[in-house]
Amino acid sequence: MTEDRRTYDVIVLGAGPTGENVAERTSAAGLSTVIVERELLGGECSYWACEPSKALLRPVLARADARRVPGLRQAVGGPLDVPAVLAHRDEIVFHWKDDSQVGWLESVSVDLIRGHARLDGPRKVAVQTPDGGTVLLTARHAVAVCTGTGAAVPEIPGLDSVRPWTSREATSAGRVPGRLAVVGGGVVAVEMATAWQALGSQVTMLVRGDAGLLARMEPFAGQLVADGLREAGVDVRLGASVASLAREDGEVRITLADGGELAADEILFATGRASRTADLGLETIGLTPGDWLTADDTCRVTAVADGWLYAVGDVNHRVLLTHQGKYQARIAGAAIGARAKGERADETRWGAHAATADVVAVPQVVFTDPEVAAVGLTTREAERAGRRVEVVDYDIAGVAGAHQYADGYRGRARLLVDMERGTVVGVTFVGPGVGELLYSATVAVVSEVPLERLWHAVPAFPTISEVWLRLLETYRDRQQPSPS
Ligand SMILES: Cc1cc2nc3c(=O)[nH]c(=O)nc-3n(C[C@H](O)[C@H](O)[C@H](O)COP(=O)(O)OP(=O)(O)OC[C@H]3O[C@@H](n4cnc5c(N)ncnc54)[C@H](O)[C@@H]3O)c2cc1C
Ligand SMILES: NC(=O)c1ccc[n+]([C@@H]2O[C@H](COP(=O)([O-])OP(=O)(O)OC[C@H]3O[C@@H](n4cnc5c(N)ncnc54)[C@H](O)[C@@H]3O)[C@@H](O)[C@H]2O)c1
Repeated sequence: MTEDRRTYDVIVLGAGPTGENVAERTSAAGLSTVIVERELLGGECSYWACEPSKALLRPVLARADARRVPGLRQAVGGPLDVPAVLAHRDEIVFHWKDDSQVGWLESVSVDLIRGHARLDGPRKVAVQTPDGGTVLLTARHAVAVCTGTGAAVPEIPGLDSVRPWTSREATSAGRVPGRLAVVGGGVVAVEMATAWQALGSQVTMLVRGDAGLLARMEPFAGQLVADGLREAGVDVRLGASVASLAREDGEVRITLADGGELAADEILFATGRASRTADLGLETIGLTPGDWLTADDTCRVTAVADGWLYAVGDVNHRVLLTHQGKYQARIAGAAIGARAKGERADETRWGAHAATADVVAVPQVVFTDPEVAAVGLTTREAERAGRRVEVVDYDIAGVAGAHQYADGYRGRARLLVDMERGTVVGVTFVGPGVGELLYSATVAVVSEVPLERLWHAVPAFPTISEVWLRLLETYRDRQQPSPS
């Protein structure tokens, strides 16, 4: 078979949400761009992560909300229509086909090569195509690695014999296991426990250590989510570590470190992510296969000379979220475009080519019942960073909009105010329907609006967003105690 050699201005490795956006931006900057993808255009997010997981969760959360509305509760008392939920999930992921993405890529003038890409020395990439051929690519300006992550599963005796679920099976399964054990207490674990319990599994969560659920967020978030999961029937076991596994008589037998035992039909490992760099030819440019690719604020890989290598999205380990990967992609694409023209990139804080929000204002919604929505610093992070902050808490149930939203609404909000600057540096909301409040908090943190000005941002009555007003009042009253 003959070798195919091609030269482009920019080569993008991986067509997940991040790679697609880098390619679209460099193409828009007038640079010839090719993207290499070994599976499906759209990446993990579209087919085995964000999209299918939210398709499974939407009916669960809508039903939970409806059950809290007097007059509607009785109408939604029954079980979910599981075949309809799974069929809708399949539609959302386009039945694991990427035809529509192929058309989009053509419309933004980006070439596509299907196959496994490996770096082959500076600015060079070798693609092994499905027909056994090789395409050798050379980049005039930049190579952007956007290869994302795969599930990280710990080595446990007997693991292979049980054929564990990872996030891929948890989001694509076509039948509901009778009993599902979920290992981990992070975002994937709580979301998938919420979904599968409502779809009919008896879920048991096995969470190691004593940090509880969602350990990177404000502690009350994990506590309220644990309460919600338990009320839904999930057996949440904290301080439970898996010691060994075996599949016997069709079921998974789990032995815990404390000697306890349990059985399940499937076991899901939701124990974090590993970078997809093990088979990427990193050794040909002096880097170590399997490592995360550390990048600066323009997403340029700091360890590589001459500035031709970029790492964008999950693979740089800055923030493992789709919207943040796409944000980085817009910035990296613009930086590549500017540098290709011989211009200096604007790397100043909040500059056009600096992913400043990655370290100041990362928004995240956890789609559980209750939802969690957070941006900026947590109290613990502020303490660790030596920031002087005032912590303002409010019970969302006290807001008129919450009464309208749900009978017996339960939720909590926390505002972190920077005492030196009088600005908001962190917000966490927990409660039904709070996900849609998060953009307001993100704007407040990113724009560094002084609290005095926030008083003029009037929340509409009667919405849950009136919690902003209550938080400001609580803060004000604490600063100006009423005369005794
Ligand atoms: C269950 C689950 C739910 C999630 N839900 C959310 C959510 O609700 N919101 C959110 O913001 N984030 C969510 N995330 C995180 C989100 O999925 C990731 O942050 C996002 O997919 C990262 O995008 P990416 O483009 O960097 O990588 P990926 O989406 O992983 O895409 C990388 C692409 O590169 C390709 N590739 C890899 N190696 C090669 C190679 N050598 N050659 C060619 N191609 C290659 C892969 O096939 C893949 O298509 C979730 C994650 C999981 C696991
Ligand atoms: N709605 C969303 O925004 C959303 C949804 C799902 C995933 N994600 C992203 O995907 C990424 C991956 O999520 P995740 O939940 O897999 O990772 P995570 O890092 O959030 O949580 C991993 C969990 O597994 C536990 N764990 C790790 N190693 C373990 C071991 N050896 N034994 C037992 N427990 C172990 C950790 O203590 C933690 O509880 C996250 O960074 C998250 O931001 C986002």
